[in-house]
Amino acid sequence: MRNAPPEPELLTDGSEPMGALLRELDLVAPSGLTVLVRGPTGCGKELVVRELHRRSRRPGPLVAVNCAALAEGTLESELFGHVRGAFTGAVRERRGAVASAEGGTLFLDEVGDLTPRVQCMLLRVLQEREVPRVGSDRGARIDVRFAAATNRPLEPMARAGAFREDLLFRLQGTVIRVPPLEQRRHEFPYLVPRLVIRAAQNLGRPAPALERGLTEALASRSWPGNLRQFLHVLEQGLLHSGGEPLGPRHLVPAETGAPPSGGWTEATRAFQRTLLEETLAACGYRAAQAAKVLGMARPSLYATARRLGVNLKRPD
Ligand SMILES: Nc1ncnc2c1ncn2[C@@H]1O[C@H](COP(=O)(O)OP(=O)(O)OP(=O)(O)O)[C@@H](O)[C@H]1O
Repeated sequence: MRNAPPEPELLTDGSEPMGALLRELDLVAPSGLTVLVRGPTGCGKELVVRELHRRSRRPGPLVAVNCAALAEGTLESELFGHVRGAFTGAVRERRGAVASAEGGTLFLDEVGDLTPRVQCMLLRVLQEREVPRVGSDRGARIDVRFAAATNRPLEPMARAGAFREDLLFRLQGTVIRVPPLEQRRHEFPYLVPRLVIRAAQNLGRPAPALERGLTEALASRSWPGNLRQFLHVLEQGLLHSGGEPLGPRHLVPAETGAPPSGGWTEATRAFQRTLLEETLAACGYRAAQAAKVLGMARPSLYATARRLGVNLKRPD
C-alpha cells in the first residue's frame, strides 16, 4: 500500500486527444463513479488516477495498491486487512488499503493481475460497499471511490474465464483511455522542455539548456514504452551531456526505440503476437479455449502461432 507521494503533475498542452481526456476527468471526478483507466504501458495511467483524485476533491487520501506485486495472501490482507490471530503471524489487527482510503480513492494498479479469489472478494466489496476482515464475520461500511488501471486485454480474459465478467462490469463504471505517446507527437514542443526539467530533478541535477533539433530528434523516434521510456531516454541523455546543453548527439541510439523495420506489417504482427500470448496465458494454455475466445478455428490458431513464433506451451 502506498500513500501517494507529492503530485508529479500530468503534463499536457491540453490539445486533442488529451483534451478529451481532461474533459472526461472533469466530468467524472466529482461523480464518485468507479473508473477503469486503460492504455499501454508507461502512458501515464497512474498520473491520470492521481489527477482524478485531485479533481474529485474528496477529503480522504489516495491509496494505491499494485495488484501484480504481491502474493495472493499478502494482497488479500493488504487490501482488506485482518484481525489479530487471523493467521500465523497476524500478531495485531491491521487496517487494509480499502479502509485506509475512507473518504478518498483506492487505486488498484494492474487490476488484470488479480487472482480469482481476490477478484471475488473485491466484487463483494464493490457490490456491498462493505469491507470484510479476514478471520472475522463483521464487515465495515465504507465510503471509498475505486479506480483501477490495466494494460491487459480484460475482455478476452473475461471470455476465457480468467477475469470475472461481473467484476469487469463493476470496474468500468466509466472507462478512461489514455492515448499512447505516438498520438501526442504534436505535444512534443510542450513536453520536451518540461520533461527535461523532470528528468534533471530525478537525477538531482540542474536542468540544462536545450540545443535546437532536440525536439525533432525525439519526435522522429518511436516510443513503445511511452512516457516512461521517454523520461529514461532523457535521463540517459543528461548523463551523457555532462552539463552541456542537451542535444540529439547525447541521446542513446534509437535502435531500441526505432520504428519496426517492417512498419505497419511488423507493428500488426507484434500486436497479433501479444494478443495471442495474452489469450493463451488467460486460457491456461488450452489451445481449444484460446481459439474459441479469439473466434478462430483451432488449426488456424496453430498456424498463426507458428507464423508468429508464439509458443503454445506454458513457459517454464
Ligand atoms: N503526461 C505525463 N506528464 C508527465 N509525466 C508523465 C506523464 N505520463 C507519464 N509520465 C511519467 O511516466 C512514467 C510512467 O507513468 P505511469 O506510471 O503513470 O504510467 P502507467 O501507464 O501507469 O504505466 P504501467 O502501465 O506500466 O503501470 C512516470 O514516471 C510518470 O511520472
